[in-house]
Amino acid sequence: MAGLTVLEVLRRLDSGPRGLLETQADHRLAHYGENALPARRPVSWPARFARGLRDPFTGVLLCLGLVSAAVSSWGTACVITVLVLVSCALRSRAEYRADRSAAALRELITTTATVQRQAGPASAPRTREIPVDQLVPGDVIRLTPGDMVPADLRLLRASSLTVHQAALTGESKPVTKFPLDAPGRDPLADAALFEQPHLCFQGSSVASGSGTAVVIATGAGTRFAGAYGSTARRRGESAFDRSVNGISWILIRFMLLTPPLVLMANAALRGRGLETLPFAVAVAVGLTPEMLPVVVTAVLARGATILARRHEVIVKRLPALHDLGAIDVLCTDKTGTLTQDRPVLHCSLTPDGRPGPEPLHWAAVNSLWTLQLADLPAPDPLDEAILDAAEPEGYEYEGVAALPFDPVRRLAGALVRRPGRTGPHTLVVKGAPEDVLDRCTRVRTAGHDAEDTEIDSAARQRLRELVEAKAAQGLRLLAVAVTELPAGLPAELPAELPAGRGRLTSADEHGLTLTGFVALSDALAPTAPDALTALARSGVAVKVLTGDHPGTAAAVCRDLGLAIDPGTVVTGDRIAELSGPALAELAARTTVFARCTPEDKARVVAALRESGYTTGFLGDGVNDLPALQTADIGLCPRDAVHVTREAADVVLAAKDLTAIGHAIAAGRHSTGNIVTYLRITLSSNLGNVIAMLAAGLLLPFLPMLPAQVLLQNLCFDAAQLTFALDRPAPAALRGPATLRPHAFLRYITGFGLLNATADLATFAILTLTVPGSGHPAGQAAFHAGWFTENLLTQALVMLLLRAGRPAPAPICLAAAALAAIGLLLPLSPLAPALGMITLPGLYYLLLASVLTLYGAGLALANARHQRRYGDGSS
Ligand SMILES: Nc1ncnc2c1ncn2[C@@H]1O[C@H](COP(=O)(O)OP(=O)(O)OP(=O)(O)O)[C@@H](O)[C@H]1O
Repeated sequence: MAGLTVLEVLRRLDSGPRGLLETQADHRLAHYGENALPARRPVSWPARFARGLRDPFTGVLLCLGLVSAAVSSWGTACVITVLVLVSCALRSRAEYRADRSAAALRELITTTATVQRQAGPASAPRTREIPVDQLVPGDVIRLTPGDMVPADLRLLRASSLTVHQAALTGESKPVTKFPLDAPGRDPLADAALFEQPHLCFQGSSVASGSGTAVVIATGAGTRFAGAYGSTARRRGESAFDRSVNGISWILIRFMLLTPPLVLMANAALRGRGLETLPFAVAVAVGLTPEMLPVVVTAVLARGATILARRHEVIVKRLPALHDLGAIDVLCTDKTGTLTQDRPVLHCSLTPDGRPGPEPLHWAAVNSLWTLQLADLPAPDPLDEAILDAAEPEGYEYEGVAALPFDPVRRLAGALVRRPGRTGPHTLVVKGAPEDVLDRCTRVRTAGHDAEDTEIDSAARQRLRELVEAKAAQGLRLLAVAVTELPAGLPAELPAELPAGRGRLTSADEHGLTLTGFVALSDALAPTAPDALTALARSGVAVKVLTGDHPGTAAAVCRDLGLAIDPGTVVTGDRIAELSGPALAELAARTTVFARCTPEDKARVVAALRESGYTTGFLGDGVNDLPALQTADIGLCPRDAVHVTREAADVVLAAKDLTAIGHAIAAGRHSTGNIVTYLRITLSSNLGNVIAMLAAGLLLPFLPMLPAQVLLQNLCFDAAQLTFALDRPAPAALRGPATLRPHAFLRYITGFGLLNATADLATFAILTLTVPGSGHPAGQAAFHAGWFTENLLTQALVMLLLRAGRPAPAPICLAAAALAAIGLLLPLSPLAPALGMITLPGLYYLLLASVLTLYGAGLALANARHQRRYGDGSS
């Protein structure tokens, strides 16, 4: 449809400029389905199950199963298959529940689109907000800054519309879009599809300006869905992915190395051949933390649900909860997060710093007409404050064209004329004082004998000093300037023509006359000072990245209690000059960045990430989008603009900064639980593997039958599911929590060796108490003895290898169940089938002493580790 005229497009879509009838829209929704990306559609159970099979641990288990089947070790192969099926089923269930609760949370923050529809053929079109998934082809929608482009669109009207298409083209700068009636005859029609000026695509978002468009494709029919299929957009590896993948790959290497090592050692020292293979495979399986994905999903889903219920914080992507716990730098914008973004007019000042009405008068004319001329007026709090304070000034003028505010230019322009009068039009520009002053050549003196004079360098310096002085009081200052433009130049030309074709453009904003300033004050967010103090106490450095004046930013930060020296505020110009390590170094040592463009904010965040910080970004405006997407974790308040809410990983339901502290604590809590689970599982598994290897070499028979190894593994796996309900040590909540693969390795090796020592001591007492290991009965008793000891040591590890707090009831119960199985199974009627027999009483007596010593050793070593490293993570 790219080459058709607007009329042809509307006709093909059986729509019109007034929009669809409600009944038409209902039929289309039934026909085309919801406007949702394939990735957002519910996943079927078979697909979910198959996804579980793609996990690397499952892959390794399946390989080991195949090896067992190849050497006809059917028992081992069957147990491995059961293990894989159980872990996939549990994982599918955990993911299903997690997805369901994440979807329920997302429901709370549905993105909407402004659609124009008619109740009946004779009724007037009505504009209303509907969830984006209800849009259908043919719908006429309105676009405003901060909106997601909700489907593929053909523009009908536009006013200075620019869109971010980074997700589609990788281009970070916004591109201009405008309607073309007959694109086939326009030279711009040769541009690549995404560059076509008259088309907007799902996956992009409105940076500035406004527009009206007709939906040409929805859901799976959009270009975005076509290009990205069922995979969601990713911002690269998150802190969570990095740590879990790091640990997984270390383990996988171990697992792959184990069977050949066992085979070689047995062949070299015991002269055994391939008959050891099932045992070697079982040892490798024993090392696998099959339940890792299940426990991780369950822990994160539980954390996210509790966070939403207690603190109204919505985590849209589960791994984001871990990343929240790992945040060590939180960057935030100022307006709307640290301040309330409900500015009120403080004063209207003439260029000589005295109160005077003229600047407010022109500011109000500008605000009114930039809003009125937008396709969908999106009131900006600054404009609202100006209009609230002024008389209805703008109505004595008629708006001709507007250049809406955009955060890169930091200016807004409105071209107005007096109705019924001929003569030149007036261009009224308001914006950041530095940017307006750069475009001013004259200044208007106040009073009855007001006249315009050239600005010389001394006057320019005085104006700058005035701005600095007001900013230092924490006021937000806008400069207001005017100029006359000949009528007929841009006025009668359609505003949607691209730059350079005669419409009002930013190039017209020059040679201005400064009329003065309006100063606005914005109160601090009430919870911000306490929230910032709490964040600092919990080891999170806060950095402020704002588009506002350095003086205003510094004053606000001081009022909030952030320790900064006014000279250390870095501005966007400085950021733009630097790159690589120099920028990283500046970003690390600076607390406040002012006059930042959206791109500057993103570059600071990227530099911090490159220096190894786990960086969160909290923002609410369209100017925060690039930074939000660059950060490890994007946060926004619930009333942020659509696109920001859509891009954020975490949405704070209430505009209360203390919620961030709770969210970070919940992230640390979840990570703490995952860390405890991994420590206990891996050190215990490693201990068993070392002991099995040593015993395999020392004994003339296999220390445990493959089926026994796997059964013990299954019991331990089931018990570990209770770690989702754990409570980490308070120390784990005091600082950023991360999973550090190498620190882990050290930890599990130490405790694994301790575990192996207990196992080897058990071998010694078994050799003493169970004679006749040369015949099957002796071997069965040996196997039973070790099985019992293994489950008892695992129960002990679950209770003792913890950081500080006593284990909660479910973990205690699971440990008790493990101990009961370990003690009772060899005595039960099932024992012979599993190759075990009853043990002599003396063994239990000696085992009790080994376990007491092991428990004491474990508690001592754990306490020493706590003293040394303090935290509950690794
Ligand atoms: N509606 C507007 N009209 C004219 N100028 C504006 C308008 N809104 C903001 N400005 C000017 O542009 C500057 C940058 O605005 P921007 O929205 O990027 O950041 P901010 O709202 O000041 O701060 P933050 O980045 O903390 O949200 C403002 O400091 C102000 O001087």
